[in-house]
Amino acid sequence: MAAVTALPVSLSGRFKGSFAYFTIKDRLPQILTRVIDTLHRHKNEFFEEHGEKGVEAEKRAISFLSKLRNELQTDKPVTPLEDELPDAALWNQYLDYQRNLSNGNGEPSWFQSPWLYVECYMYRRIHAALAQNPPIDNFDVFKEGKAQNFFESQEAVIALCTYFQELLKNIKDLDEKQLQEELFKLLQVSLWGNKCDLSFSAGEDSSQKSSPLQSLESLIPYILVNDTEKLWSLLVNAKKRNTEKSNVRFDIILDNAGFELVSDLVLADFLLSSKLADEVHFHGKSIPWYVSDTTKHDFNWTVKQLQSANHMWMSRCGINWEGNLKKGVWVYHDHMFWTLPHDFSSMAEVAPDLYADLQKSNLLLFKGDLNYRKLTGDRKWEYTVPFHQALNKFHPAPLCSLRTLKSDTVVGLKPGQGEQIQASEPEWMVSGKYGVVQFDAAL
Ligand SMILES: O=P(O)(O)OC[C@@]1(O)O[C@H](CO)[C@@H](O)[C@@H]1O
Ligand SMILES: [Mn+2]
Repeated sequence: MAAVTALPVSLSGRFKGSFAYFTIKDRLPQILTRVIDTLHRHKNEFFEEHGEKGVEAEKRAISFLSKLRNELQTDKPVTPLEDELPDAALWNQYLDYQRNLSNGNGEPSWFQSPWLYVECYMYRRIHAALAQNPPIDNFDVFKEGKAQNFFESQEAVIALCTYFQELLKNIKDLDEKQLQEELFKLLQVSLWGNKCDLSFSAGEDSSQKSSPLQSLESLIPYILVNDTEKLWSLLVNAKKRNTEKSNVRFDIILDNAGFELVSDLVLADFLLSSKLADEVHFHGKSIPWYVSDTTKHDFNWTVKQLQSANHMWMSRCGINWEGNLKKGVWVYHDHMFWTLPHDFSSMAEVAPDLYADLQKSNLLLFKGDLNYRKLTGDRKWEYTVPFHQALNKFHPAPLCSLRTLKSDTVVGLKPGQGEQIQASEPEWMVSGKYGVVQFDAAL
């Protein structure tokens, strides 16, 4: 094998006092407890729908999850998956890979292994708890929370849809400068929309309450890396080069359902309506993931909710979006790779079909913190390491991360920038208060 430049160590619960440590110690067990409570609360519903079989399945799922919580809290070795779901073999190979990495230093375990691995593994086991237990195998334990987050953000959704429909009225008359300003605004709404995730708050309310457009100006200083100008140049050039035959394709690797998803859909609509792009491809999760991540069901549900809303501009948005999906100018995809523990530098090898599909895009937009962790390998990078280097050869197409900082890794900062904020705000990397719009031009 060719010499590999050494990568920094992975974030892990073995670093006592780190954010990873507190997440594994406190937040993950809390999330498991909530999942168990949710199943308890639905007992009657399972009985009504499936009779005794439903209740038996619920009991089995709960005991599986309690065992999981116990394994986590007592730092037990990570065990191979025993289900027969299509990705089980890949997970078990990954466990072998972790065993090799630990080089005789004990079995991979909750606090000793990379945080990214064990956290993803927990969500995969939650999925197994349900998927292995028909007739409740299609139950999404996070569905209620996602719906609640959506409803609690109602006012912000109305404000955004109203703003956007007004914008559409004269979008044809906007000059380049004005289009650019509008794109920047909607990118920022989508960036700050990433504050609304539910795994960060361990399922507590995290909806968008205030108008998403009003505070943008005052939030600009909190964007630590702001490559929006580069995005603009890329889109404008792609449009200029665009011939009848080659469509400009934009991909959004989605993160959370609720307000964040609506903000992503508005951005996608803007790209088509302004003719900056001809098609938008969305990538969601194929199983419930990190509490609030978007599945196909959440995606369709959200479009339907807007469509049937009792508000003219909200429903106008929903109707247009349904139309975009029908016409095929919006395409929803899911792929099991997004819910594997691998970081993106191994996508070309583990999921070559997905990598090849992403290569067809003019621009990939990665939403959220977990995607950032997977882009950069969830490692202890120096803050000033170039983003391109941290991507570690993951360059399917030009890409951009829109992410609020909710875990202690960030790259591409100016010398001294991180240290300066650290001095006055020790929580700056995990508070969700700061964000990045970070671009990489590929190859
Ligand atoms: O990807 P998202 O939704 O922006 O954030 C996911 C997240 O809340 O989950 C992890 C905490 O357990 C952190 O990496 C991150 O803060
Ligand atoms: Mn998420």
